[in-house]
Amino acid sequence: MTRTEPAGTPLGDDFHLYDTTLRDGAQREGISYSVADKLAVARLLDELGVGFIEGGWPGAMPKDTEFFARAAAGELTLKHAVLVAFGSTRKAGVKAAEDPQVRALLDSQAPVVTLVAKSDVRHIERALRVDVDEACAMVEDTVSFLVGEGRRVFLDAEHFFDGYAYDPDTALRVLDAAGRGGADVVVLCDTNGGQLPLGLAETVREVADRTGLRLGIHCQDDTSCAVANSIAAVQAGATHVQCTANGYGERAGNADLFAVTGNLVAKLGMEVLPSGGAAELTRVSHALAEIANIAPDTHQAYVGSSAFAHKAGLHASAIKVDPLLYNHIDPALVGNDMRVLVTEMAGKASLELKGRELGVDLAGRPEALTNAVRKVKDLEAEGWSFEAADASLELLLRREVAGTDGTPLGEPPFTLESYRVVLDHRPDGEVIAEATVKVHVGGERVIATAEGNGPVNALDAALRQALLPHLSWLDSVELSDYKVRILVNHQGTDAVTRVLIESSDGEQEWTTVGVHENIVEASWLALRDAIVHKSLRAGTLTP
Ligand SMILES: CC(=O)SCCNC(=O)CCNC(=O)[C@H](O)C(C)(C)COP(=O)(O)OP(=O)(O)OC[C@H]1O[C@@H](n2cnc3c(N)ncnc32)[C@H](O)[C@@H]1OP(=O)(O)O
Ligand SMILES: CC(=O)C(=O)O
Repeated sequence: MTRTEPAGTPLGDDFHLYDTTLRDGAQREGISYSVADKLAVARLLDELGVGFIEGGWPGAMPKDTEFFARAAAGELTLKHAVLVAFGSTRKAGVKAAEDPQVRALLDSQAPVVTLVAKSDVRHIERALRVDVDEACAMVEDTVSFLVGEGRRVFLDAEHFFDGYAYDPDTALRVLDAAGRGGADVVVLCDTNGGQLPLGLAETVREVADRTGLRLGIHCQDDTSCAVANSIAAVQAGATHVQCTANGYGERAGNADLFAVTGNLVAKLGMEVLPSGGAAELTRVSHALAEIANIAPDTHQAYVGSSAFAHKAGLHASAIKVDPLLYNHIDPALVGNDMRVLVTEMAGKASLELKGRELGVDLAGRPEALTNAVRKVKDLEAEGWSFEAADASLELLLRREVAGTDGTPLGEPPFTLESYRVVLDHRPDGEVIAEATVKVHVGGERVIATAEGNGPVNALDAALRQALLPHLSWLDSVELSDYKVRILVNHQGTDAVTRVLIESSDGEQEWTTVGVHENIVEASWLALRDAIVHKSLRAGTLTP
């Protein structure tokens, strides 16, 4: 840990953006960070510019103890954030200085300690099995001991809102004990996540008036209100907000750091990140999802890839005039991008905007636009889907432009005469597919045969064999993903198959679609578009 500010002081101490991804986030079912993961998460959060990083509970589990040891040994150099160790107050009837859990917090060498304490009388009496006097003494003793050892201490008042509603005096006594012990912030926790914003804000205001203590907020997401509750608490006077990356956390999760930060920055105008930090929100969110090994939520507010994706034609028509008419902020503010999706819901404006994105100029070409809209709607009704197949859509748009105003699209560098695929179930049980293609390329008729582990693989191999001597760039192209969806009884017809093929040449990726009753033909259509699209990029379409 190397920082220039005094221990325990983040850049700008009047508001705390406090991250608990490595502690509460790790309590999410399915997450298991290694120590190396934890160090990587902390580095990313620090790059983003959060004020505090709660690294875990030293002494409770070996990985967390090792994380703090390695951080202290120099493996974690924090530019913005202060590292926090989390743990509970001393046990009943034990001196704080002699409680091994408390000693582990000191040993972690973290400059800040967040202590969890029960503030609901029912928990104090039934779970801790002590009276309120002893519960308060556990808090005050532990806080004052750690403060005496030079630590900055925050107190997480567990179950505060439920406890305050049931027995406000006890809940407030616990906070006062923390204040007397020297805690800098008392954090009101909605541990069961059952609060709603108006009531929660009212309580925060009341507690601020009654205690005069600096308040923080920690919200679980069991009512899907954790972000709203956190923002309401800040508006009611909390100056310390605890969140986790992408809302990871116990049960339904916690307040999402990225949505909370987006709201604080974009809606409340609060500079809670260093300059340029907000524009890193999307990148950091996705990088942290990668480390957690959880697919990013495409619909996540602010940072999801669909957060600024517009499908409805009416939206696109207004966006064409001014993107802010249908976006609540400029997506660039949080490092995200706006996208227009083209589907059966598209109108002319959607296609014109999408064309702009794909480099196909449809402005001033009303006939091409009208035809393209009709074609997209007709094809989507047959089961095609262009939403995720930009490369096929680009070819469709280019063909329409070529068809209506004579702008040459160019012909693909090959034409198919025929293909044949057979499956061979061999005596040893192995199933081999064999494909033969007959194509015309470079002025020649070429026949090629190849085997594969399935019909599409064999077809792809045979096609490559036929085309490679003429189209050397094909060598770099590989089929990186293949998705099949059977659309049963689509529009009252028999089942049709939709195939999406993602291709890559090491530099770019593009996706194409094919639809047919027959899976091999659907695959062929997507495969053909993939190669034609690459031909377009490689400049090998013949005029
Ligand atoms: C709301 C939250 O999410 S807080 C964070 C919770 N996180 C975790 O629990 C993850 C890490 N936890 C652990 O590794 C273990 O539970 C440990 C090491 C902390 C404790 O393990 P054990 O000693 O085996 O106790 P166990 O987990 O069974 O029970 C917790 C004990 O702490 C006591 N306790 C609970 N909260 C507090 C508190 N705020 N202050 C003091 N003691 C507490 C309980 O009364 C219970 O005591 P008991 O053993 O005398 O009955
Ligand atoms: C401290 C904590 O994680 C909670 O009360 O939910």
